[in-house]
Amino acid sequence: MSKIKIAIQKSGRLNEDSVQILKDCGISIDNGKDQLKADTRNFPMEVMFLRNGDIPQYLRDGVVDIAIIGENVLIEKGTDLLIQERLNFSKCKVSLAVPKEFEYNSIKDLDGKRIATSYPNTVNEYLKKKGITAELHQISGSVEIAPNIGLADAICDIVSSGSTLFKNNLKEVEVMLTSEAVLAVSPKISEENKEILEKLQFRIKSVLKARASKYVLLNAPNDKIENIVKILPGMRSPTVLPLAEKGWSSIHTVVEKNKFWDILDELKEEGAEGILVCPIEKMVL
Ligand SMILES: Nc1ncnc2c1ncn2[C@@H]1O[C@H](COP(=O)(O)OP(=O)(O)OP(=O)(O)O)[C@@H](O)[C@H]1O
Ligand SMILES: O=P(O)(O)OC[C@H]1O[C@H](OP(=O)(O)OP(=O)(O)O)[C@H](O)[C@@H]1O
Ligand SMILES: [Mg+2]
Repeated sequence: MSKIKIAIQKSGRLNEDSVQILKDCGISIDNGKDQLKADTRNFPMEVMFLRNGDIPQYLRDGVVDIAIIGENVLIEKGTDLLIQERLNFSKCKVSLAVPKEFEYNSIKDLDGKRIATSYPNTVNEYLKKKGITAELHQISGSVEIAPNIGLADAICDIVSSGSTLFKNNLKEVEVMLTSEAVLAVSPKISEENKEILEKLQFRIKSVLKARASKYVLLNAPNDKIENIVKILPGMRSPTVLPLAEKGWSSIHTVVEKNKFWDILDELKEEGAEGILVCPIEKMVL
């Protein structure tokens, strides 16, 4: 039977969450320490542990069928590759930054300047659109140090919390793109492996939906049920079950995780009591 080959990052920012999402899909990886290729249990899949930056070429060549990769890397060197699913982790920006004392008004202030980056194609594309030319210095890491050692006037790198910029006396001046981990696909994937991909994608969607939702249970007096149901944005309509105590019911529903705190006060005002919020493991709609 055919196996789908997936590439995930060997070590770094994406590794742990990539292994976790596969695990949440019921796929556990049989690997020993430092093993670069591993089989999986319960799913026809082989896992390759690779450098994130090398993955676009492996996808293009069909060495792997699919990969979990930072969208920013695809934008830099894999615009020809297809994104199958956005995975909602490793969210970051790719931004231009300059020293704090640089009087920055617009992108024109970077005309003719030196920019250090690990993302030359992304920067060139952006500058071209803005009609600016700059001298690029390509370095593969610790980019934020470049202005402090006289290597560049500005940098382009990944920004998440902004703390690396802050610690290196830099300020973000342009957000060129936003990124998250994505599932990308090789143009050379076989029909057989496409079917396996469909099964995997179905599982991933259920995991992502569950991660974004909470199961809410609460008790309410029967005369308040109608008002409370109006507040709850459930999957279809909430489940209402009678409690042993006369005149009271238990209401169960699924709520989007980031909406729960907004409706909590309204629920309490309507007389909801004993509110429980539980995680959901999988959600199949
Ligand atoms: N601070 C951050 N916050 C959130 N996501 C990040 C952050 N830094 C990097 N990422 C995301 O994780 C990806 C991998 O980053 P990481 O620094 O681990 O590896 P890398 O050095 O870019 O790649 P390689 O695996 O080729 O060594 C990046 O391409 C980006 O999508
Ligand atoms: O805005 P922040 O939250 O500070 O995150 C941004 C930093 O994180 C990444 O570096 P990483 O720690 O992955 O080190 P690296 O340069 O070795 O890749 C990125 O290259 C930035 O330097
Ligand atoms: Mg990094």
